[in-house]
Amino acid sequence: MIRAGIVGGTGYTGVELLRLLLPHPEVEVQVITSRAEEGERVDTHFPNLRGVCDLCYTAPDPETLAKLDVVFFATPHGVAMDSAPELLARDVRVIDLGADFRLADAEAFAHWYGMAHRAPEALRAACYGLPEYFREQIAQSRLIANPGCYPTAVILGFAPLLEAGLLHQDTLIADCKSGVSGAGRTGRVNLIVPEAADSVTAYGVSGHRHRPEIEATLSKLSGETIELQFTPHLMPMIRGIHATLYGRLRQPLSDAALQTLFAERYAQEPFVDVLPFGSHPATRSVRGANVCRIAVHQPRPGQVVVLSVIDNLVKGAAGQAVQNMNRLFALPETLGLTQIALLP
Ligand SMILES: NC(=O)C1=CN([C@@H]2O[C@H](COP(=O)(O)OP(=O)(O)OC[C@H]3O[C@@H](n4cnc5c(N)ncnc54)[C@H](OP(=O)(O)O)[C@@H]3O)[C@@H](O)[C@H]2O)C=CC1
Ligand SMILES: CC(=O)N[C@@H](CCC(=O)OP(=O)(O)O)C(=O)O
Repeated sequence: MIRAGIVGGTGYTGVELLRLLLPHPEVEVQVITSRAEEGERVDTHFPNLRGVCDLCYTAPDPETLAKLDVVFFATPHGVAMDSAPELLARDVRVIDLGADFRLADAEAFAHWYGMAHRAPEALRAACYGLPEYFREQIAQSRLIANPGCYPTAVILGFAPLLEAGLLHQDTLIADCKSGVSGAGRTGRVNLIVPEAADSVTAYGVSGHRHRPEIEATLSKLSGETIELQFTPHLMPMIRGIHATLYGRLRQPLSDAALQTLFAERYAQEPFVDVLPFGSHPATRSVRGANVCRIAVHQPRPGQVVVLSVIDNLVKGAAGQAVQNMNRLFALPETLGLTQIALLP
């Protein structure tokens, strides 16, 4: 059995990790941390886990974590970078759900996250954990930078077109909507029901920290410098990300050829579902499931619109982290991840 630990076990992604890892046939969760809830039973805080989880929260302790096979960091940025080097040195694999290892460039990290990177060597050794594009590298790595939720939806939607060099790279727009669980469990006024319900707001229009992550990954995949306008919106829903992606074709392409491009690129991918051409995927269709559903449109010749939906807590965070763990330990990638989305 893989001995697993979760640092940051009172946040939404930490609890989502528990939901996925407790029934996983090859994993035993041995440690779950919270500084605020040290000593408390997990299931008194999260009653959905009653009867399946008898763990208590402990304070993060390097010695205890070093005895595990894998540690997931479901913590704010700036936490994993302080522990990862020692854990790696002691042969523990690390999967960071936060942003510490996503931007390969330490200066870019400092610019977007407002702090110096304190583990630049580990940063260089990290692998961006988007299995659909970096599957082989993930298997060889010991430190995984789990992608951001918006980047997962945007990259999976744009990449087939950009890998094939089909889009003018200066015409790209990602218009995205997220449920409020994307902002975590720490209370903020804009997230309380009277503020967030029955209202939609854009934010980060002039620069959101996910933009450099998306641009760097798409540039790597396309071999060109990709710049895009990324506009996130906060939606009055709990889970889900909906990305509407716009680009202009460099050369005429039929609807059928566009559909074939996506269908063939993802034909072998268990967690990417390409819908019939012109479909309209709903976030509801992926709620609770580790899946990205994608649909392609060409409203007028040369204008491509891709719709991409994920559950931010599953394919956008905990599910993708478990998919990465399966790769790290040479397990079937789908193990423990076959949940069907909740409807309604
Ligand atoms: N919510 C989402 O949809 C997504 C989130 N992410 C990322 O995943 C990470 C976790 O997100 P989320 O679950 O929403 O976060 P939350 O804010 O809901 O939870 C954060 C957790 O981290 C713990 N924590 C905070 N500071 C420290 C510290 N210095 N040392 C140890 N533990 C600490 C907290 O427990 P305590 O303070 O008690 O120790 C808490 O359990 C973040 O980096 C987030 O950006 C990524 C993709 C999607
Ligand atoms: C709705 C909302 O606020 N979403 C968050 C992004 C999700 C997140 O947790 O950021 P990481 O994936 O980088 O860790 C935001 O825009 O900052």
